[in-house]
Amino acid sequence: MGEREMGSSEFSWKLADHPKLPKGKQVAVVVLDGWGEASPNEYNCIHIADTPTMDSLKNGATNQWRLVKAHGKAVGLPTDDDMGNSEVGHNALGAGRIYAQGAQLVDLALESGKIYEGEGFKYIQECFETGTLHLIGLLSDGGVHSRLDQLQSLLKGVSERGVKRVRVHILTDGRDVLDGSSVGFVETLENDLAKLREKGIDARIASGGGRMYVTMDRYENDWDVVKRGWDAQVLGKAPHTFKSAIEAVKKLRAEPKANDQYLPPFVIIDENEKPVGPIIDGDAVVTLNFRADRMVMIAKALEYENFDKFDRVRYPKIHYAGMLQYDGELKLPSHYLVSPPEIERTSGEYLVKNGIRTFACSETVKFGHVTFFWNGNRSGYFNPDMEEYVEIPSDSGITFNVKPKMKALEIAEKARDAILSRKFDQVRVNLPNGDMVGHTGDIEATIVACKAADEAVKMILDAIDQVGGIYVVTADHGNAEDMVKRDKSGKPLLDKNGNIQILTSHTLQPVPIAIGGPGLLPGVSYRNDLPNAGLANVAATVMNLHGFEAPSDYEPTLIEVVDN
Ligand SMILES: O=C(O)[C@H](O)COP(=O)(O)O
Ligand SMILES: [Mn+2]
Ligand SMILES: [Mn+2]
Repeated sequence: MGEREMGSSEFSWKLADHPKLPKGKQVAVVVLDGWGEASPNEYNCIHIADTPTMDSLKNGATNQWRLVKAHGKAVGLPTDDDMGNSEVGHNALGAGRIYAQGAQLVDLALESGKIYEGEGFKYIQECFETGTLHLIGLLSDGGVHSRLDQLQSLLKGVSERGVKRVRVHILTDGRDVLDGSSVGFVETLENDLAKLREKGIDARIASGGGRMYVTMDRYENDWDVVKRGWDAQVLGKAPHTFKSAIEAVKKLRAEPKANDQYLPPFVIIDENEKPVGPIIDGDAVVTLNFRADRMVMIAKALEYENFDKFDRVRYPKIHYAGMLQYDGELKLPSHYLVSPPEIERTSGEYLVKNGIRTFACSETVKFGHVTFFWNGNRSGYFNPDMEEYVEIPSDSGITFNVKPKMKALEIAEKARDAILSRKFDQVRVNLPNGDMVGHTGDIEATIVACKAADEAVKMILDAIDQVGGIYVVTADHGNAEDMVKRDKSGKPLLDKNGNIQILTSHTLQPVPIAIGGPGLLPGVSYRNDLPNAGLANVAATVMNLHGFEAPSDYEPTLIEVVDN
């Protein structure tokens, strides 16, 4: 009944007091990014790494450590074959409920055809007669930011609704899918486009590049990434030109150390050496990704008349729509094909409105995860007098296997200082190492990364010890705990040269959640009636630890208080 006053149907932000748990304890909430639980073996970097702090939590009180689901339907993804990811993981952690997420909302809109009835589609359709439709997005079946089958379905849909000319600007993946898979995805897309051409539609791939080097930066870490994409997609300029995208991807991948994530930008040219598809006045543009974080920057470049992040050289008058609206607070972009999940009444907002002073911190590459995603894809503070969000600048222009410790120590120091200052009731951090280094596929570096994250956890737990507080240590999805692609029986898969296939992506594994600290009332333990609990059960748990009952529509708390 927390959200409603007794005897009144008026909505109220006031949370009911927890009948047993006290208020006033400082709570540290630590999210280890990409830290799942898997059987111990040589590809489990968390197991191999020296992680005494996390080991002691696991081997401590059995009723204060457990696993929760972090993938598939438990976090609002279409199927249980979908690995977890930061967006859906942090949404679930912060919102305390399971929302059908972007991937699924787009599926439903395409299946029902509703996508073609919305305002966003009508807006881009206005350009079909005389302009070109440009589709920009991540080309893979990873299902984290986008999905190839959704692009295929959209291509079919627009071809039946009057499109004359289509240009696809591809971003190769290798991060949510195996490195090297880009070639197959480009071949599939080329086949589809050839079929459209048979139907009289002028459809081609116009440009491309690797997702981590072209277009898909996030949280303004490095605008050069977006500029490289702009130059290729809009201006038709890139250091490499090719006659076909298959040739482009194959040749660029043949360079030493090349990989899908970091392919340089390229432009496809015609027999007169002219780019086949720059974006010009009168064209329509759709950014295909449903996930927000890596689309916000390009959306700003495409949408904002006034823009000073880089020199756009030419700013075409286009009709631009996102697959989804990426930022509800900024209303960015203003046109979109599918409405995003309406994540409201998040735990962060409730807690702030109930007097919980909140501190959140990570480094740039994950800063929006503990703020924007945690708060239901909402940027900014709920109440700036009650909250402080600190961003530690990430290294930019490097792959994180080069500096696997990243800013873990600096994040932990900020959290420690925030705890010891006693100015905050909740201190929340994301430690990126397991995930960001795990994505590089570099096993040695990922081991170093996991150790660094463990040391950061220790520093935060020590501070909680000093102030008599409570800790909650969990993760958003798996990554570093399994670095090899496996067959159905779990055996590592080999490539044609007999080498193991490195897994750069997330996993389907559950994640740990540990609670404890001197402020935790004796008698608090995990319930045993929620064996299938997931990340969405964490919000109610944290609210309880702050001394509140969670709203009645939240997923149930993981804990109970057993009277001794
Ligand atoms: O965007 C990325 O880096 C990956 O696709 C997913 O990683 P994340 O969900 O941990 O951010
Ligand atoms: Mn993550
Ligand atoms: Mn990740």
